[in-house]
Amino acid sequence: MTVSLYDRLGGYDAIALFATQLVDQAKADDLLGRIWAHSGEDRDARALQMLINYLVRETGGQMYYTGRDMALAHAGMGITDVDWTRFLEIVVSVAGELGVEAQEGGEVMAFLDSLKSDIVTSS
Ligand code: HEM
Repeated sequence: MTVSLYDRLGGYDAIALFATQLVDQAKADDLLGRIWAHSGEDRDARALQMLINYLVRETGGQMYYTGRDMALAHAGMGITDVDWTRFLEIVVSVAGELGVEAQEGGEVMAFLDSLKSDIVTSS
């Protein structure tokens, strides 16, 4: 039987920790921080939970995602190619800190890459 990426990453808690650290670092980043400059705590808390739920669902966990699709969720944010590269650097760094294995890390990166054209809308 094939073990889902969700299970191989360590399940809900591991994905929640990954998402929390990723968003914390992106918000604190000199380049990316501008995107969150004027959003409030509750908005950010909701968006983080949506990110966790989305990643759980997409990796094969038991979750009903109630958020928006990636194009709608990020429309108008002005996310550029340079932002995307920086965001993925943070993904790699957090995955490394959390001890994500090369196989699973590669699958996560391939999945994120498939979303790029929906999220990067500015040049
Ligand atoms: C592969 C990468 C990404 C994934 C999987 C992802 C996923 C998500 C999800 C699931 C949501 C919640 C949607 C909803 O509220 O209905 C969201 C919201 C958000 N994302 Fe992303 N995102 C990605 C990349 C980025 C990048 C690169 C940035 C900025 C540099 C970003 C900034 C935001 C912000 C600010 C929100 C909150 C929107 C709001 O408050 O309504 N995201 N993202």
